[in-house]
Amino acid sequence: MNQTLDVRGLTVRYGGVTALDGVGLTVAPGELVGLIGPNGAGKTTFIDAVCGFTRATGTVRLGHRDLTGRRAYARARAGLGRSWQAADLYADLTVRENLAVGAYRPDWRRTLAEVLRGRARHDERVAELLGIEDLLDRPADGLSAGQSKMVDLARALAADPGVLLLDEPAAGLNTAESRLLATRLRTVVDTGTGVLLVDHDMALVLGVCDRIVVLDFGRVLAEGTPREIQDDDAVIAAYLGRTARGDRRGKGDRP
Ligand SMILES: Nc1ncnc2c1ncn2[C@@H]1O[C@H](COP(=O)(O)OP(=O)(O)OP(=O)(O)O)[C@@H](O)[C@H]1O
Repeated sequence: MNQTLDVRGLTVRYGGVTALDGVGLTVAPGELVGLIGPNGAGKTTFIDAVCGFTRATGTVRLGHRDLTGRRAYARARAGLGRSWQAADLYADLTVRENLAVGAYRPDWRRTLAEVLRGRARHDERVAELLGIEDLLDRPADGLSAGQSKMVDLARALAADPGVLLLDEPAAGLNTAESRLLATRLRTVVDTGTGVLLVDHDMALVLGVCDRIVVLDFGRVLAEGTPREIQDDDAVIAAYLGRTARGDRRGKGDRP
């Protein structure tokens, strides 16, 4: 079921480093929100903290449920879906089996309900949505980078998340693969699933997102439509640079 993600005052400290300092954002059903910023700005830390992989203060709500303080597995079961920077598929399994693993829940009531609802059919619908139905019976080993990323996205969607947080899904993709990813992401969002997209591919983020939040040194530097963000002087100085429009990567990416 699609739900609104509502994060407030998220703060993460690693020893003396404040990786996130009171960051808040929302992702509504059917909304594609970009989260961008220079290397080390806190983007992955934000996803880790929201999903319960990093200790944090602040509040995380999904729909009517308060997930603050809950363990990572409980947040995932509540509907927080995520992908990781490296698309680590199960190489020995087929694409279909990878989706089944993504959807697995160690809860017999839910498993029974899913069987009755037609779990396999659901996975096929997800595969069709992302245009990978022809890959379902192929082993994950041997897929191209672009195909692997799409399967990784499908695996996260197979769990029927209330909202999806994607960490650099375009990393390693060429321009054509990145464009295809943009189209597929739009299709996913149009089904009503809210998506938070972290990526350094500015052509992708500026081209596909409804709204963008910019982080710098663990704080929200700016928030707005892609047009507003491209024209924001503070964002240009910290990240985009003067000639950023259409560039593949943000100028503030530290080498
Ligand atoms: N496990 C950790 N222990 C200590 N410091 C960490 C840890 N993880 C991240 N940091 C620090 O927290 C800050 C934010 O890092 P984070 O990886 O979230 O940034 P990012 O915006 O995702 O960067 P990138 O674009 O390079 O992926 C950085 O200063 C980083 O060095």
